[in-house]
Amino acid sequence: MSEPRDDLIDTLSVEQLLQLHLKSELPCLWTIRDSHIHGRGLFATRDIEQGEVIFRDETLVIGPRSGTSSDPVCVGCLSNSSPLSPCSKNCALPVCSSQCENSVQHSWECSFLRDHCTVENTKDGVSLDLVRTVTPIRCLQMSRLKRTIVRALETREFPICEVDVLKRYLHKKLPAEDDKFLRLCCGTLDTNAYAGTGHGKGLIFRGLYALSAMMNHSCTPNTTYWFDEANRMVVKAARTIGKEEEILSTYTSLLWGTATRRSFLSNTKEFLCRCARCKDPTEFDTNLSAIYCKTKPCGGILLPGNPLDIKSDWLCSSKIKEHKMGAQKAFQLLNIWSKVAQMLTENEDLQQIQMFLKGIPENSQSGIQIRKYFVLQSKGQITDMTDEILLFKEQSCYKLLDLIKRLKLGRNYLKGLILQELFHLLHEKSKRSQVQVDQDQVDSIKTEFEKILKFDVTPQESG
Ligand SMILES: C[S@@+](CC[C@H](N)C(=O)[O-])C[C@H]1O[C@@H](n2cnc3c(N)ncnc32)[C@H](O)[C@@H]1O
Repeated sequence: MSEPRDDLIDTLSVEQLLQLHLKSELPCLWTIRDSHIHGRGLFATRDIEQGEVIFRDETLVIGPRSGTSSDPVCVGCLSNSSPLSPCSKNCALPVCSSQCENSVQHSWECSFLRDHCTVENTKDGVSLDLVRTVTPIRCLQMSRLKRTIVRALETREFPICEVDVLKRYLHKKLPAEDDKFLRLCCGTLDTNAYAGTGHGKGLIFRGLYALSAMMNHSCTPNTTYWFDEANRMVVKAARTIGKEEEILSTYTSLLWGTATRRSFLSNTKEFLCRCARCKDPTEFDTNLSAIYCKTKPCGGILLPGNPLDIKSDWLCSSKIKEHKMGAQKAFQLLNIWSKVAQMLTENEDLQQIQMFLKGIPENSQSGIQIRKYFVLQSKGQITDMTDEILLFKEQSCYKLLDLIKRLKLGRNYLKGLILQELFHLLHEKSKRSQVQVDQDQVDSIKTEFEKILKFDVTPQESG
């Protein structure tokens, strides 16, 4: 379908622009309206069943992530699974093959950077600074329709703008109009982009998705999303969504405690969530943020007195007034635990992990962080795992599933991944111990994870 005339584009509403951009063959289940949460939001035009695909979103732009901490990816295929080398045309960006080097995706920015920048003293011929600027630079290639959509999205200025990073390398001034549009794109990406990983191919990217950018955030979202083979964002209903209900997404990890989620949102998106989960110190009785009260002989747990007030004291479940901790100290403790958990997962030393878990409350987020790692990312094949690790992994699956249920996350994508792992490990367990597993349970696990992980929409042929 060709784009409409420029003068027509200017007369369209945001909703019309998005429909034009998506060219979707799916029935339109959404509309854009004012939200009581913030600005505009996406609303259901009819009841949407749990598991139903609500929309499949096309990228406005896609490229490497902007963070300095992530490992570089190939700028062509956005994967880190093959060894990278600098582009032979000396643009100082990493690629994994000549195919990626000569891809349409990379060729434009390659000549842009060679034409505008001087890059010296790079590490191994690659400039990590310039990698960060690639996604915004790609916005300069946008069509009139895409530029109009970008201008219609919410944007804010963040302290670090990739244009300023780019400027350190420029020997040629950018036209004022490009400079202005690039700055707008940086703010729009920071406000709206989703970070993606995908397809078991080591893909790590940042994509700006036009319709998804209309979804406000909730820490118990009613949707879940994944990226299909063409990097389109598939958004499904995690729970039943009633007609007129707001369609909500999440911008954080759902298994973090409230303090961590809120500080992440405040630092990266510059807003503070006030959803029902954030308001409840126990987070629906999960006690994800809990710390043991060390006032002897108490044995209670400490939780934030008012989770919406970052400075409020943490109070003890014993209700003894003197048993409390200042917020700053509680945050420090959670941070230390999180770092220890990270270290322990890297070493995969089960004995040390078990000791650590004994010292923190049952569902504490650092323990959950370790369990999630063991379920989804632990090194090696399931068949090579010791019985102890297999058992720990199984227990962790049940713990995480229980948490997801209590947090009311519905048919969340993470739940699908955990069930899939549980299915494989029950199979392995039955092989090892020659113990008959409950076949009905295994079958129902399989049915459930296949339902969640299956894409009801077959990706369209491109072109
Ligand atoms: C992707 S946009 C969402 C759509 C936006 N409401 C609009 O009108 O275009 C993200 C921005 O919406 C706002 N926002 C989203 N969820 C929020 C929430 N739960 N509480 C407060 N602000 C929120 C924040 O300003 C955030 O930077």
